[in-house]
Amino acid sequence: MFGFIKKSLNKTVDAIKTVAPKRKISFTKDEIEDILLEADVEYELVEIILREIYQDKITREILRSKLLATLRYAEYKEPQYTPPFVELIVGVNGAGKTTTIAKLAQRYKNEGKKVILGAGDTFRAAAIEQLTLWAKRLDIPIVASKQGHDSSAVAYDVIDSAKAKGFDNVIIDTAGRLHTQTNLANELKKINRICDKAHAGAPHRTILIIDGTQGNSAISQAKAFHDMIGIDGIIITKLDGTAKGGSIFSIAYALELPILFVGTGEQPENLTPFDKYEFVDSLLDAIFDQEK
Ligand SMILES: Nc1nc2c(ncn2[C@@H]2O[C@H](COP(=O)(O)OP(=O)(O)OP(=O)(O)O)[C@@H](O)[C@H]2O)c(=O)[nH]1
Repeated sequence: MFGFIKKSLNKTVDAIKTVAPKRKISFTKDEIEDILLEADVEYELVEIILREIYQDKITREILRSKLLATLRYAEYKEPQYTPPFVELIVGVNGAGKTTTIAKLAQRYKNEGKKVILGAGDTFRAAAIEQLTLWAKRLDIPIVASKQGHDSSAVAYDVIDSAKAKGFDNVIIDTAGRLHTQTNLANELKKINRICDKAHAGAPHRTILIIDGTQGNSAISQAKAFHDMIGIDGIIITKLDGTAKGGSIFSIAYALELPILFVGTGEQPENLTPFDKYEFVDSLLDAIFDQEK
């Protein structure tokens, strides 16, 4: 597993190199400010980090503790639950929801779990088709209805079926967009209610998928989803395709939510658990020279 996060930060490291081409033992505050901004850490958070540093020369250890502190919410604790474990996947269209559902399903399957999918984005025919294709490819059952049908009915049916057949994991897709934001909020709330009705305590985890290439601009959108239904954790997709890896700090800090996984490629196996130490150390390795 080790090394996937580091590899997927290549573009972010390249961006850092444009302002800090040479690794050094220490940097001034101005230099660190440039580096963090270049990696797409949000300006306000950069100010907060620097405000709390009193030394003129910032060493790796100093910056490391500050960066890790911004990720203090990044750890996830699994709730108590009665199987099946039901997950609701939310996020705007194009964020990588479908691919990420496939990756999660593959991951659970590899762990020996029985997985079933629910095609809950009934707003778009393409969403149902794509998820169905992935289900076939991964040899995983799926509950799907026709476009325009009630998405909460899909949620109910897939949970009901999972309970009857002894499945371990249920992963439910949801719409990323409806005619209005209020419609979307109402639909997501309804799915939430129906999940609980089908299986008390469900959904056990609501995951927001964020397109990593959007960087900080995803924060306000993420807050809107959090306000709508309450998010338990985040998956950042396409980390390998972006120079904005530093936005993970601002996203985790602003939303006070755990980062569960990061997407590190297009294949089903390219989903890596977020390890905040590997993440921070990979960035620091690109900035700092070893102390002699
Ligand atoms: N490089 C890379 N590409 C990814 C990753 N995750 C998703 N993608 C690609 O991003 C594109 C969009 O992903 P989809 O899953 O189809 O998008 P979408 O989110 O399904 O759209 P919705 O279902 O509407 O949310 C696809 O080409 C995926 O292969 C990732 O971690 N790395």
